Amino acid sequence: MASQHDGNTIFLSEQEAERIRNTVRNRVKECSARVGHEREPRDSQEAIRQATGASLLADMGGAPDPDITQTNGRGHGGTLPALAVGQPYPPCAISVQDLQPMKLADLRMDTHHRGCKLTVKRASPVVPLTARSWTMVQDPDDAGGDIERLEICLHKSGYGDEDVLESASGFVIKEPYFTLTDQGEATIRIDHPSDLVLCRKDIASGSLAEDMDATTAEKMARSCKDKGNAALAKQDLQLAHAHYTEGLKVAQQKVLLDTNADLARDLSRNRAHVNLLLDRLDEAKTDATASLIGKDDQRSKDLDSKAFFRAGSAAYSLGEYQEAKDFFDERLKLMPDNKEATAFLKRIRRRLHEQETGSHDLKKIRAGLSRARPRVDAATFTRNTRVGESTRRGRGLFATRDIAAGEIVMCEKAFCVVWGHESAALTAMTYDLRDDRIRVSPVGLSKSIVQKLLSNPSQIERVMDLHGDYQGDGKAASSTEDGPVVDTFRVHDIMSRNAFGPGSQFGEEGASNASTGLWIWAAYINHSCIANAKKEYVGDLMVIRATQAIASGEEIFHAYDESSDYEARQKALMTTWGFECNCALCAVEKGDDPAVRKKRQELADEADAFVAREPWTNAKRLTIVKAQRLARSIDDTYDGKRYKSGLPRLATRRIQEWLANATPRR
Ligand SMILES: C[S@@+](CC[C@H](N)C(=O)[O-])C[C@H]1O[C@@H](n2cnc3c(N)ncnc32)[C@H](O)[C@@H]1O
Repeated sequence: MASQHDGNTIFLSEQEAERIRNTVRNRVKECSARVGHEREPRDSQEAIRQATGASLLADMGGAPDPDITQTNGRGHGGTLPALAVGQPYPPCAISVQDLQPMKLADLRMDTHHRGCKLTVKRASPVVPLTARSWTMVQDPDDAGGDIERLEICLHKSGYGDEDVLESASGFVIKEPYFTLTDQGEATIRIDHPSDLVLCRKDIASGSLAEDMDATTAEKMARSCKDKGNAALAKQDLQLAHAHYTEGLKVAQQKVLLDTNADLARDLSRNRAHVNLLLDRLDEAKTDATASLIGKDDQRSKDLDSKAFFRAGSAAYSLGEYQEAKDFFDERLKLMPDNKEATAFLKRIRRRLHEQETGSHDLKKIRAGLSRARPRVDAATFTRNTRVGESTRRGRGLFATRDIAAGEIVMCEKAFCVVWGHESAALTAMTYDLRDDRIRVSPVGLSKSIVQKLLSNPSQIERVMDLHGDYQGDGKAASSTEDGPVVDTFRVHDIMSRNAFGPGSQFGEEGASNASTGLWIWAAYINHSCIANAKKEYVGDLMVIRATQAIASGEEIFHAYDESSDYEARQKALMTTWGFECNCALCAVEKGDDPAVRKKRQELADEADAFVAREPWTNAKRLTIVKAQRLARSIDDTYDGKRYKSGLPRLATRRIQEWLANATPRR
């Protein structure tokens, strides 16, 4: 992840880094020694007592969190969770009904119980920690008997901030993974949210008896609809969605479709509304279109116009502006005087124009942004570019026409962005077992991406197509009868190699709560230290502008890391992005005498301090002379024969910018 505020570095003492490494390595060692061993039963009363105590402490803000590690750094409070990554395993790709039931007693140590499902009920309060939550669970029919720990890592909350373990009284765990915590305690562990199916007590199962008559079915479906409406009135969106879904299962049975098909339409229309509020846009669109009646009477027209509004709004939020326009055109046909539909169509036309031409009114967009509204209402513009193969760099982005210096190459609204001031922001120190590296990782972004994909499966393929070290099963997207399946390890690796930082546009942030986002199209742009394009951000809109003329067919590059310090730059490119840059500038810089490179960096640091200290407006002549002298000294460290024209002298950049702006005092 490249960030715009590299000054806010987090430091981990060698001791603390070693402690993290040892904890993880010990766990791995212990796990491999116990693979397949029988599980040791727990004392249920003691287990519940322990969980209740820890939960109470957590409520008071004082639960000991074993993940937390001590860090130092500018603009940073001092603690972050430390998480191990790099032992990926795929999520379950089988529907609950096709898995074999098992009991807690059947669990084996450090084993993925493939092909099995475990149905459990919650037996204790939930202990919410920073990066994970845990609780005690029992077999549902075994009151007071066998008990085990269940924890969910990172993806511990679903929609909003509600804890997933808190939101249900029972769970079906698909292909349970029974392992050890870092502290050596046995636990069932959930890494992929799609492996956990929630059973809410307040939802009646909609399974229909074979011989159910239409009257009974209608009564059941109506009751679900009423309960859904009541939950919606109380803003319990998840519950409303669950009731409508149960109602739909009944209403879509042939016996009821033959006698009262309107009930299924009503339930779909209502669920479309809830889906819009839950940002489940795919289903909102499908539900809204499924609810269309298509008759000429006024009531049907009113209902259909509502459905077109819901389908159009979902399409708009998905960035499918042409489809949104089609839906709103239909709405306007049914309600020709509807002012809101006319206004929405105007807005859609503006997006279509932006998408076509890239002529965004950036000034106006910027003016509409605030801390409370940090996301732009703007279309993505990619017409000038295409994805192609880039020699030794995987895929890259190429110009499809000549682009002049200063012109916009592309504009993209973030697929997902987490701002530092939002509750979803979570930074962790991750220790990757694959390359033995500890990194500062914006894990809150991976979590948000996973959530967005689970809510909008139509987007899974686009994200999974991005470059990442771990490929999982290599499939683009999969789902079961229980819903979409998302491999969280794959998303984490994709995020690590493709996320960027839009900077602190909305107030203070440090490295521990840096804003981060994923821009899918821009993620195909490769790095070069001698880039031909530069990125800037307007809220979550990434704007890539040509810094020099780019000919049609040429590859587009921006600099992932702009440090003038050759060693620091190479280290960042290797640690964060996993490659060694061999652009023409790096090739020349690599050949520099290390003593000259060191001297140059010292001067560059001096120049940075000068720039930070001295305002260029109304600068004294003497100050300007000093800046010129500093620029010359840096310049002198570059051997003119080797640094031919065209090769940037990165260390002089900031002081040269200062000089270009400086106006002498009159
Ligand atoms: C944001 S992605 C860029 C698109 C990527 N090349 C692809 O095939 O999807 C970043 C990854 O591209 C590769 N990459 C980018 N710039 C590179 C360069 N200058 N040299 C080698 N690999 C590069 C690295 O693997 C890096 O982790």
